[in-house]
Amino acid sequence: MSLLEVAGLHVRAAGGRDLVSDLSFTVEAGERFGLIGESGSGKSLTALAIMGLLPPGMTASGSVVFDAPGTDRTEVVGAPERRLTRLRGQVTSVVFQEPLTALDPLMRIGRQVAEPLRRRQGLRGRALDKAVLAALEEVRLAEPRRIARAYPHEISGGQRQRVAIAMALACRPALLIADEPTTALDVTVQAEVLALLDGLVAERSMALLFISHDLAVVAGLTDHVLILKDGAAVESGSALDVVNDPRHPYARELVDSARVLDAALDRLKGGGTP
Ligand SMILES: Nc1ncnc2c1ncn2[C@@H]1O[C@H](COP(=O)(O)OP(=O)(O)OP(=O)(O)O)[C@@H](O)[C@H]1O
Repeated sequence: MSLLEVAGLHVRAAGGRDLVSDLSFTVEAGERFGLIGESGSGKSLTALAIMGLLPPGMTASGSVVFDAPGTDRTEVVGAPERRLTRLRGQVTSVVFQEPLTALDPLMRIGRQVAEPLRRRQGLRGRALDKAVLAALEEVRLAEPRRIARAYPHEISGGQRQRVAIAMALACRPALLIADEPTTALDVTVQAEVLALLDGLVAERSMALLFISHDLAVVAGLTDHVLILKDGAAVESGSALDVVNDPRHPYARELVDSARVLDAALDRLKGGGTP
């Protein structure tokens, strides 16, 4: 059984329009899967449907099944909220584009990181304080004590995204969903956060569903990719095959524009690799 099996997923808007159409893919335990598409192609709605978090009025049909070791097999589509709450965090966690959406502006970082550890691992007191510092160290935040005492606006965007990653990892999910996790960050910080995610996923043998409009980033980080256009899959395969031999005209377009950009960046840097 796959860790995540999406089969014939449709997401419909309140008026009945299909925003995601007949999408099917699987993510195996420990696999890195990339979802690529331009703005509005349905990437975020797919991630939200997988978590059972679609906005009010939108409906999902088809099937989204999680089958993680040590938990019951769960069909997300149509599941009661109670069942989904258990799934989130334990089986799957999500990191969004803008870390501020995951953080409460009025609460110190330490208390926010403590929350999932308290709730899901039952930690209290000094054990909880230690776990908070360990979680911040794990995402390579220097000065974890200072960060724990800070409010979200007192740290940088890159640091906030590291905090959001620490919170998503707190319950050791079998699958991490990262939805454009670096798009809002400066280019150099982007590279650091990507390297961090790459390392954390490898260390924990966690599966990763990485969502981005940037083919080069996705191909560098994942084994298998799926290209979405207007809510439907146009191409899917190993990252290497899709980059080397794209079949669908839209996939070819994406690969060509990534190449042009890459060549331009190389020229700017005098041929050095990033
Ligand atoms: N709450 C909503 N109500 C109605 N339509 C929506 C809503 N959210 C998204 N959509 C529409 O659904 C389609 C897919 O949106 P989605 O956010 O999944 O795209 P995306 O690929 O993640 O794009 P981006 O990279 O810009 O976030 C778009 O046409 C969008 O306008």
